[in-house]
Amino acid sequence: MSVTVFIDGAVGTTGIDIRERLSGRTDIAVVTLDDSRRKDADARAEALNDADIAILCLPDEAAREAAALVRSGTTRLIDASSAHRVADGWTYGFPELTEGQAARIAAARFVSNPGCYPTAFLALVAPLVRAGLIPADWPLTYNAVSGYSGGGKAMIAEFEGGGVDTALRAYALTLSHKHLPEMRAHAGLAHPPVFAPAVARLNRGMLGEVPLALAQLPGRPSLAAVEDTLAAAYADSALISVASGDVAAVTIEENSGTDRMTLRVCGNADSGQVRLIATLDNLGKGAGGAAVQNLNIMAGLDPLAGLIV
Ligand SMILES: NC(=O)C1=CN([C@@H]2O[C@H](COP(=O)(O)OP(=O)(O)OC[C@H]3O[C@@H](n4cnc5c(N)ncnc54)[C@H](OP(=O)(O)O)[C@@H]3O)[C@@H](O)[C@H]2O)C=CC1
Ligand SMILES: CC(=O)N[C@@H](CCC(=O)OP(=O)(O)O)C(=O)O
Repeated sequence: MSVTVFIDGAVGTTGIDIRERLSGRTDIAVVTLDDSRRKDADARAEALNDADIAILCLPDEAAREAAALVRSGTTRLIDASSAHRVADGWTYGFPELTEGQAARIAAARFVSNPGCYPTAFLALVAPLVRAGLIPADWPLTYNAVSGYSGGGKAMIAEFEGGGVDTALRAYALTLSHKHLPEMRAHAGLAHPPVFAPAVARLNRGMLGEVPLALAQLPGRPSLAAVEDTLAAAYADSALISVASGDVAAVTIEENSGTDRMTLRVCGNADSGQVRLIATLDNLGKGAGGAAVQNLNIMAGLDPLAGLIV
């Protein structure tokens, strides 16, 4: 018997991506609403309540609205928006983040998909905080560059419509980006990082980095200790890997078009300065790939079904 999955927001960037990923799967029956009904609250309520699992690919406000429309005691939700990432009653959909998280996702009714930027930050930082290498109150900086599809339909139209004459645009300059609460909470930090995002003139791809002065950290951990801690944290993961940091360069396109994320500890063992670097696709492990991974886990299917490993 197949699992009925309603995609709310199926013609947006993430919705289209997830629909394409699920097309052709015989274990999943996808439901979407046609153009005349896709924003109709009654039609959405019916589809939401009839579904085994609904994936919300909507702006935050519409995602909150969708969650409130669920009256059935059985419909389960995966929310791709940032509406519920630190909300009570919701499970954070990052199966590799801590031991037991995949089992918690499997048992959950309401799962919040991580943000694309937090996915890279948390993968790099959470295991180091957990291991005591970074104190919870350490002031961290997170620099990241995203492809413009990260801004959804509107930003794609902006960059592809000829109206943008720049290669790289720094933004979120008031330092109040909506991803700060989830980065702080799920990394186990006392304070959010100083987050410096930028959007580049490429469709999909992401490179996030956390610079760290190891020699100034309380236990003065070595570069090798940091790398070993990350490698141990993701030893069992098919999607997240730790590659050698002994490379001349890392590119933003490294994992574009895949659901992989690659972590590296680059730096200077003598000076104790490192750059923790993660690459992923903002629409892969950063959105649609992560949603399908969570869907597989919640439905008790092969966790990697349909993913680009
Ligand atoms: N793009 C990315 O890389 C990532 C996106 N996300 C999150 O996923 C969510 C979707 O993002 P994205 O796909 O990029 O955004 P888009 O703007 O591309 O798509 C959003 C879709 O939601 C539709 N919509 C808006 N309001 C309603 C409503 N009330 N009822 C039904 N449909 C509605 C829009 O309709 P219309 O077409 O008419 O505008 C649009 O099709 C967002 O919360 C985003 O933050 C998360 C991680 C990464
Ligand atoms: C380039 C760009 O604008 N990116 C978006 C984040 C995309 C994303 O991750 O969406 P969620 O907020 O649902 O996580 C931004 O910075 O707001």
